[in-house]
Amino acid sequence: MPPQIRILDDPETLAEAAAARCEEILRRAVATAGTAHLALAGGRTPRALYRRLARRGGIDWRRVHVWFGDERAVPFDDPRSNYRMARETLLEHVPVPPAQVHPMRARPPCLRDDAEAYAATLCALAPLSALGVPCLDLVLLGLGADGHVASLFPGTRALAERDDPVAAVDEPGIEPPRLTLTLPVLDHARHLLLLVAGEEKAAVVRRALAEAPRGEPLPVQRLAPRGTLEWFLDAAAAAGVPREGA
Ligand SMILES: O=C(O)[C@H](O)[C@@H](O)[C@H](O)[C@H](O)COP(=O)(O)O
Repeated sequence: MPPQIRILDDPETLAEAAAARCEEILRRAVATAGTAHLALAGGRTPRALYRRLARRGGIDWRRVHVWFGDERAVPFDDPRSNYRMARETLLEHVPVPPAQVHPMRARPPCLRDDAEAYAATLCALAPLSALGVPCLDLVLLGLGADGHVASLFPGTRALAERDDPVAAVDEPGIEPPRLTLTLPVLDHARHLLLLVAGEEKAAVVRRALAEAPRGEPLPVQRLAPRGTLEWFLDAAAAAGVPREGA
């Protein structure tokens, strides 16, 4: 299924449109299966979305399991923690049962043990494909200037991982080390929402959406979703995207 691309005027209207779409997906998942499995992105872009999600009244958060796409190996009260950002902008404001919030504990030098532990929880609680891959209802992703999604950075073992659902990211140059969901889990999500805002992302968006990929595929170009992939871009990030009818 080709990616759907929505271009919104600015980060605030992007956040509002993405929040409406998240609510629609989560409501449908809860109505269908009685529960919904959501993985949050880290970084800056999702903040405005999470604040809006916290204010939307149509999600039965008691039925939602909240996972993380990735996490830095820092304490949960560290300003760099994705869990801290999500807690402050969303989780403190919605009635998700604490047992259904699954922070990623990433504690060097035991990163691989932490990856295995997170994978075990994910596989125990989330629906699985016939081959045992966790199938989340909605995975939110940002996009790095190098084309990374979650913490699947170019040239890393985590990006190449095709079996384990969670991988450690501790290659030289990646500081702090991280844990990340791997491509199989991202590809098995029912819905992937990619949130990209700002002129500093225009170049990577243009390359990522180019008809004829050149050179080594970017991590974001390695996504092969079985479900839907929806890009939510603001006008600045979409500056190089050919407009239909343009
Ligand atoms: O832990 C992280 O940093 C994120 O998971 C990462 O993948 C992020 O989504 C991108 O780097 C974009 O970050 P911004 O939204 O801050 O541009």
